[in-house]
Amino acid sequence: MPNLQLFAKTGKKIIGVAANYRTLLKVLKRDVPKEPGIFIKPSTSYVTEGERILIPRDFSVNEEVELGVIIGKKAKHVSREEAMNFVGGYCVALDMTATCRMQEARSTGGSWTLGKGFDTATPVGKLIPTSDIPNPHDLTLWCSVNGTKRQEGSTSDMVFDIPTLISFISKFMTLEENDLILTGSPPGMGPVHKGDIIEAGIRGLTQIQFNVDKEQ
Ligand SMILES: O=C([O-])CC(=O)C(=O)O
Ligand SMILES: [Mg+2]
Repeated sequence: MPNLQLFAKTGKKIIGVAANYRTLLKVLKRDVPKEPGIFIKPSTSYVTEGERILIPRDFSVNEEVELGVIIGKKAKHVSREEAMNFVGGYCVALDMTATCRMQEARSTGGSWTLGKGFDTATPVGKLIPTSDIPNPHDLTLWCSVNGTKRQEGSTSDMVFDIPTLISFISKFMTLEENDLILTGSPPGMGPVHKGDIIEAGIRGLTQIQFNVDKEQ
């Protein structure tokens, strides 16, 4: 088994889940979806601690704090019951999102690819072993920008839990070792700007910090 600590350097896929928190759906005044909304971010969007988030010129970008699930071994047509055996670890992640592109994509039915997939759109922390998280559905995610709290939510608020996500995705796409599933964001996300410091974490477990810069 390759070193899962290097999940962000191995070029595997990143799968995002859209609007997976009941509290977020309430804020957005949207119905609970019937199946998970899945999108892909390229592995070139990874940044690890010590690297900065670089907002592309003319982009407006929001932060979204999320629980990342790192796949431990190849998964295809996995049932809900066996899905947790395919989890290799967890991480705290930011699903950086270019709201300018998303608004356009939503109104025209266009693609989310640039809005979710630009370089530095996936900052991640270190792998957390599964033994450190006996229950991933009872974690508090939080995020602050320049010391002001923006986001806080419990993973118990997810519409589709981790076994459901793994089972659903693996019906259509082979999940491979070191793939990352971003399980969705609690509400409170907002714009970030050059010079901002984003801190985020899983309460009592781990914390990350990223500086924001903007392309000249
Ligand atoms: O940004 C969005 O519209 C969807 C998303 O990734 C989330 O809810 O976490
Ligand atoms: Mg997200």
